[in-house]
Amino acid sequence: MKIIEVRNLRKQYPKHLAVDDVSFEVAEGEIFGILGPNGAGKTTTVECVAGLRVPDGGTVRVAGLDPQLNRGELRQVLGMQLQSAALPEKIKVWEALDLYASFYPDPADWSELLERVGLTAKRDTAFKKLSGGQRQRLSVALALVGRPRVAVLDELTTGLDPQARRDTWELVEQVRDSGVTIVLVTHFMEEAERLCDRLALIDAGRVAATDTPQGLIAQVGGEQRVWFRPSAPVEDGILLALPEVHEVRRSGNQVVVSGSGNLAPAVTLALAQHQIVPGDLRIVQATLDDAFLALTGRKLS
Ligand SMILES: Nc1ncnc2c1ncn2[C@@H]1O[C@H](COP(=O)(O)OP(=O)(O)OP(=O)(O)O)[C@@H](O)[C@H]1O
Repeated sequence: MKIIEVRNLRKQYPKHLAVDDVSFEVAEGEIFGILGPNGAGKTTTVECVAGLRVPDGGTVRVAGLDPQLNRGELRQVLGMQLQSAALPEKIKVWEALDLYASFYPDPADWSELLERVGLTAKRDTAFKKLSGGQRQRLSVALALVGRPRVAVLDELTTGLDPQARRDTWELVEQVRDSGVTIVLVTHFMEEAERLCDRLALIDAGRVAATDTPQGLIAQVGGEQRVWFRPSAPVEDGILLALPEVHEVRRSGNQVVVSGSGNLAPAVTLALAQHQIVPGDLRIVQATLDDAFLALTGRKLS
């Protein structure tokens, strides 16, 4: 079932068309990513979805609600984690949760939420004393305190070290597994690839493509490369005869085979049939970065 529908969304700032005809749908229970470089219009798009900005055109529905006309009801359905947590420095973790809980008629038990985001030991700590990762986990808890059906998480892991980023990814998966639909705004390819069930690639206020991460990579050819050092001379023809292989190149004493589908198994099997062992075998897959470049002419990072 669709829980979010965005059709032909448009948002014009005085000197800049930030969102130009954006359409996408989010299914209930998925992690839907909005991936694009800085300034692509991602935050503006989700702010329109959350009713925080008034669009200049198009329609938005969240669980059937119009964010502009049904603001009160929308707040019960959608929880938004803001890009930079706007909390007073001295507020303690429990006070922030208690305050946010007071906005809702039937809030979640915030001590359970604290446990879930791993901040129970920081209950009495002031916001300013939290690490970057702890602040982000608190912001996730605050987005969930109203028991929303949809949580919008904006640039959740920006500024976090790799360990804190991985911990936050696990938390996002746990939230999804608890039944909450997640809209994840990010400019990290790795994050989108690891977490998102489907995603929209956004560039300059437009959706370049929407699909699963693997589907997006496949859309642009899904080119893979297999590198190896053969134990005996290998003729190009052996490899070029395989339907999976598009090209065979040499780089020093290495053979580089480009192709698609089950490329690596096909190549290793053909080599084995000629008693050739592929030494130092490496498989390089196309990434979302490659897909973004092919679709927009620009690199993500
Ligand atoms: N309130 C505003 N007034 C005028 N221009 C704005 C405003 N907010 C954003 N913009 C501009 O609109 C464009 C899209 O901004 P937006 O924040 O939606 O992009 P983004 O993809 O979320 O990027 P980032 O990851 O950097 O936040 C940018 O060029 C930005 O400078």
